[in-house]
Amino acid sequence: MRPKSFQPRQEQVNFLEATFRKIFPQDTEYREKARARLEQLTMPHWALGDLMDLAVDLAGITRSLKPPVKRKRVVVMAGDHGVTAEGVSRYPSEVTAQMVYNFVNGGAGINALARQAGAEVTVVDMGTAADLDDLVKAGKIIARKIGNGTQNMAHGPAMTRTHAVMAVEAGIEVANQLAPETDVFGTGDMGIGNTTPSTAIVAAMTGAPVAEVTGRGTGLDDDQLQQKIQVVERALKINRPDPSDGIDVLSKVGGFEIGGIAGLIIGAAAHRKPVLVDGFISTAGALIAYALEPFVRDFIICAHRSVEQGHRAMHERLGLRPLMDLNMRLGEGTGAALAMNLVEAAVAVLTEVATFEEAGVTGTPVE
Ligand SMILES: Cc1cc2ncn([C@H]3O[C@H](COP(=O)(O)O)[C@@H](O)[C@H]3O)c2cc1C
Ligand SMILES: O=C(O)c1cccnc1
Repeated sequence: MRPKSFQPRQEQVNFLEATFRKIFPQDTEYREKARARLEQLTMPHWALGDLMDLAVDLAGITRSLKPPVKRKRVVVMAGDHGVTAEGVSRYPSEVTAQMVYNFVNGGAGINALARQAGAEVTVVDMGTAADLDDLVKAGKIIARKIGNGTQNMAHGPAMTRTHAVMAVEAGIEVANQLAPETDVFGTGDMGIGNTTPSTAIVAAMTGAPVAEVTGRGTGLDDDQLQQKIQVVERALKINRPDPSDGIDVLSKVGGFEIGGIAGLIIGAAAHRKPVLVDGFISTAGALIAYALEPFVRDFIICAHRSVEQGHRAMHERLGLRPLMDLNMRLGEGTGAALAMNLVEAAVAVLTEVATFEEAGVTGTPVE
């Protein structure tokens, strides 16, 4: 007889695996069709550069030469972090929940940039330390709280393995719930202290020296930066995350919202929807998703390179080049929202620009 506790764990693993089985590579036929058209557009060859590569990706992702991109949504995953007890952020943990109220009231950076891009903002409580029941009851946020903030990873694992699976699973379920009304997903995060687990994740996944991938987050001074480096080093030494096991890394040195972001990316890929990955924290979530199922990479569009040290190492690990570099370091999904404009621009190029033949323009360069 299997012990009773074995059953739920088994079901959770099956849910993840069932989702992974729905993820296929980009469609090479649609990539080729899109490339063929873009090569014939009335302009010097590939003159719109990265925008054209983006259009090829969108065709391959959506299996369409008219990729649907009108309905855009940034999902902001919120969670708190026990490691803030080590003095790794310039702001107190209360700010996480206070910012959730700000998101709901439309007053945050992400609200402005999402409005500008014509995107919806959906906030998910993945594990804040606050009681947000009023917002849940009012239908303003999605409740997927795994715990009231993580444990302090400088002393032991941030969460149990089961909770790490639950966090990823919750992210997939949010994607499943929103997919029928969403063409393009964007990832966002809110969690005071979360650049610290994100740093531990990139160090664990790439083997990069911690000092090389640790940044100032919300604005640490030189001494606080040294302290943050030591905290990440201690967390890695104590927990010894296994880089080949995304759930192990997430449980030991991750966060609930980072697991939710990983799940959202996996869920988007399973629905063949493009997912714009925002800054440092979101890309940490992408590293977890990539470790769990490498083909998610085909559906990820890296929105921008953040100021945060170590973001470059994350993009290198994924083998993806971010669309923009605007010296941003906010998170919340702001870079993803901004890049939604570029996604629509890429589709406009693919669908609206005439070919040489259609426009009667000579397309052969002089010898
Ligand atoms: C008011 C405020 C709004 C924010 N919105 C995003 N973050 C960003 O800063 C936090 C990560 O930086 P650290 O690891 O240094 O705490 C995250 O919440 C991230 O989303 C904010 C931070 C603050 C203070
Ligand atoms: O790149 C980010 O997303 C980021 C960087 C610093 C602080 N908060 C978020």
